[in-house]
Amino acid sequence: MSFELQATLRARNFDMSLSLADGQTVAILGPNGAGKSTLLGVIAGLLRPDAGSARIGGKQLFTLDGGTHLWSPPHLRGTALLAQEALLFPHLNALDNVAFGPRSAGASKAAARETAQHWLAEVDALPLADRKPTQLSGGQAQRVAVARALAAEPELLLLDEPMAALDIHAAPLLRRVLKRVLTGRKAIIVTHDILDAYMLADRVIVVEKGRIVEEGPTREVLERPRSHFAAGLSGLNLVTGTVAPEGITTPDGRLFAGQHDPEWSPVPGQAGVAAFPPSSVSVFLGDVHGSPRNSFPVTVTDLEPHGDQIRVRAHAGQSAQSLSADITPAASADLGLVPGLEVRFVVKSALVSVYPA
Ligand SMILES: Nc1ncnc2c1ncn2[C@@H]1O[C@H](COP(=O)(O)OP(=O)(O)OP(=O)(O)O)[C@@H](O)[C@H]1O
Repeated sequence: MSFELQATLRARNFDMSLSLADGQTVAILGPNGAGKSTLLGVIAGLLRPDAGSARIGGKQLFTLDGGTHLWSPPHLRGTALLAQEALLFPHLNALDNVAFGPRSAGASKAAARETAQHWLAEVDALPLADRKPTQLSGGQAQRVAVARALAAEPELLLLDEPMAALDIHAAPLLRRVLKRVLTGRKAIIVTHDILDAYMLADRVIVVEKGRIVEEGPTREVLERPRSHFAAGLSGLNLVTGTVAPEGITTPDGRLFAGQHDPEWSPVPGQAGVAAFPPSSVSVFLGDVHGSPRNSFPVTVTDLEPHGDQIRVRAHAGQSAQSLSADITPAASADLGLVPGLEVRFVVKSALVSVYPA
């Protein structure tokens, strides 16, 4: 049973359409305020859009178009929402927290407890069954919350940054648990972490300003990003423009040379992007003679350690596009780099991938 949604919520400048095939997990990525939580709220029935409709298979979650208005309440939608905080019932132990859903759905006390034990085992939390929420660490509580969500047998699981409130030791364990339980399950996970997208999602949707700006299979979106946001997550520089025979032409008329995808027959004038890693960029103080073509002036905005390198962030041209170069600390010191300094970035065209926007 696939999931389909179209919804508009004017007060939040939100307008999205998306669908999800059976067994598919999709990661929603986007900057703060892009509408990720709004999307989950609309699906879960916590926020009412102005117009639109959503259904899971034959079951209508809401229809707000035309004359027939249907609005199914949250507990009848077949969705379960897992938030950043576990939000367990404080007076119940872990087992009874998980048994609550099946019990409310009419299961006998014994059957509900059996279901709860099954799901606690699935999230590696069976030994925690007797503990009250105050006796659980953040990571343990979140695993119990996952079990509680799954015990309600949702047709669509909604996860709003489930790892965000956990420390770096607890997050990997929860991520492994989620990988196991999300396999073959319809789920939408909001995350800021590219690792979640790679590990958990078949598809990625990038949202900005209440709209979907990019979507596709996880690797395709993250390795060949078309939006600046996805490129930033993947640590790639992105230059946008129109396709030219040897690369792309930027809006200020410069040719940016790169390698076209061999399977792609570009049409000159078509919108295209050039992506390249910061490691392919060299930094020079003055003009570079006999250089490759991808040499342009930039203004350094920021310097920060990046592994054993220095990441030099800079603005290019009037478009104020942000680009990065990774160079050694010694090179950075020799060049005397400081924010505000004008330098040249030189990019090896052999390391620039050009593909359609
Ligand atoms: N309770 C609210 N009332 C009114 N507007 C809101 C409310 N919550 C969010 N918004 C607005 O709706 C838009 C989308 O916000 P939303 O919280 O969905 O973004 P997000 O992508 O989840 O952001 P973040 O990554 O910061 O959680 C933003 O413009 C935000 O200011």
